[in-house]
Amino acid sequence: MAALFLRFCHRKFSAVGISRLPKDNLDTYQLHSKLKHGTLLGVFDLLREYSSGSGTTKFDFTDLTSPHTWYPKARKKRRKVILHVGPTNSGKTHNALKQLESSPSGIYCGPLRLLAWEVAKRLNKANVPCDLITGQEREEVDGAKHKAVTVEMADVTSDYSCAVVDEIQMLGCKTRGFSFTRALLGISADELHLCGDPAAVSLIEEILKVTDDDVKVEYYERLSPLVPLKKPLGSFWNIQTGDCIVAFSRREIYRMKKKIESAGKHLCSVVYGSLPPETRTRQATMFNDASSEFDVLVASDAIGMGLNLNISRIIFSTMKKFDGVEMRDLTVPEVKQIAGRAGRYRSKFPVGEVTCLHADDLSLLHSSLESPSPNLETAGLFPTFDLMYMYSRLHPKSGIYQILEHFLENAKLSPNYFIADCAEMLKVAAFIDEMPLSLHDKYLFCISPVDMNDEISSQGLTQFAENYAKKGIVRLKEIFTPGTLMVPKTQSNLEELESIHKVLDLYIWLSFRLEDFFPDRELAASQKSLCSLLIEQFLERLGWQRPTAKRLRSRNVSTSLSSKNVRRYL
Ligand SMILES: Nc1ncnc2c1ncn2[C@@H]1O[C@H](COP(=O)(O)OP(=O)(O)OP(=O)(O)O)[C@@H](O)[C@H]1O
Ligand SMILES: [Mg+2]
Repeated sequence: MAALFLRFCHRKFSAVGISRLPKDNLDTYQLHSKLKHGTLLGVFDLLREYSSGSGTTKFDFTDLTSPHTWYPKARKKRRKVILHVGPTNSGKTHNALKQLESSPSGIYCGPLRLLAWEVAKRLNKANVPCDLITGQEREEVDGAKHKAVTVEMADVTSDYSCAVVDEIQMLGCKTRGFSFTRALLGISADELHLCGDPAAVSLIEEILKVTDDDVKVEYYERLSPLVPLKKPLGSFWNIQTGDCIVAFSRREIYRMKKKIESAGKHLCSVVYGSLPPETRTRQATMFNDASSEFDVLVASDAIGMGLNLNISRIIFSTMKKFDGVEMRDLTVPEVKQIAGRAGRYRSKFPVGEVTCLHADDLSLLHSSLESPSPNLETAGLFPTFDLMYMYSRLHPKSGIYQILEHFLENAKLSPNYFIADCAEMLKVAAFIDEMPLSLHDKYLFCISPVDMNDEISSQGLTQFAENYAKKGIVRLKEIFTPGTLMVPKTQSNLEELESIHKVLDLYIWLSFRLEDFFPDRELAASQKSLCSLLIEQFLERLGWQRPTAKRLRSRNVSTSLSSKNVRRYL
């Protein structure tokens, strides 16, 4: 299937660090339209000012010591900031969402597409029309004054009466933290609700000292108990309905699924990062649905944030994970977040349990659950495109790689911040710098959701960028042949299909930002849906049972998967 991409780029990069790309950033989208409509007056005024005479030497674009001044709209308000902090399953998000629902307008910003979907669904069900906006989706609802978005899409140019930023402790994340900082400083809302771990409180208070916002902290207690067990699971024979076994590689996830299913008592849904998000949702829905026979979940830490699933017991198959560089012990926040998925309040299993597969791991599990998460000391920061653009006007010979490097090496920061890890961005920058593209276009490719460690994904990006640079228009059919997708037969077929899904996702992401030049969004979307249907067929075929009438019924309800559906796409 890799051959679907007709040309290959042979340039290889060694895996640098563990970082993934920062996903997407509305600033660039807005800047693009500002440039298009010639309204970027402030930038040109600044440029004129600083490139005439002594200004150039005085102004330092890499001075990032006052990021709160980047958001004039938010600075015009004295925002009422409410921090909802406490352990997992303590009702933090629920309470913030109640405020959002009852406000005349608002925005929810979450770290995962699944969470944004959950919130949009909840608000629409409560008759509060709510748009869903992620890097790859725009589902607009008539009359909506509310939006549920992934944090990278947080809108810092409109006014809201209420905003919620969920899992705010992620502002300490090396790669995505800067998007949380941007939402924290930049959203212009009368009320800003921040939900997360108490470890973020003192940093947020410190950061907000300069904004003149009114900050209040509300502490929460867990709503239903989470019991750390003294005994390990020991054998897969002891797996029960409602269990979720956690593993950190796709190979291990499928090994566990096979092992559990071959015992003949349970069928497993799977959730892990590189599965298409819609497949993850359907797998989770199937596990949550009491009438489905998929009563056990095998998952990676992709389930570890904010999600409400019907899990009775979390079982860590290991307490170590590979972080891109080395095998390391799980951190205290990771253990708590994952364990916190068991026993959700008002779920089918209101009392949760947590244990490990092996007895050796129990002591780390217990000590992690008893320890507070270490306080966060710094928040991620990344220069806005406007700053890079201004810098590039004064250094027209620099490519985007050099500009990024210059900012990374020379950025001046206040003690509350660190500069985001953009190793992945640099990999893309090195690929595309020689292409005849504008800085803005190069920047877009750099922040696009591409996984440069995945060969098919990086080939897809190269094809898109080359075709865009050479022809100005990128037709999907020129690089992708519809009608050739098949149900995977092997694990490596499955992996390829997951990668093809990522490439189609990337096309859709680009089509939202370069609409006239990536015109085949519909085709990409239908092929993407087909990929996830085929992946789901593969997952179901892995099951040990012949489909019974009951299973077929639940499958049709919860996954809409049928051979008729698949044929329609083919
Ligand atoms: N007052 C309430 N009434 C009804 N249901 C509630 C209430 N508070 C919380 N819940 C439900 O309890 C579950 C856990 O709440 P919530 O998701 O808000 O927890 P959280 O503290 O945000 O957890 P996490 O840290 O894992 O994100 C959700 O299903 C939520 O709908
Ligand atoms: Mg939450």
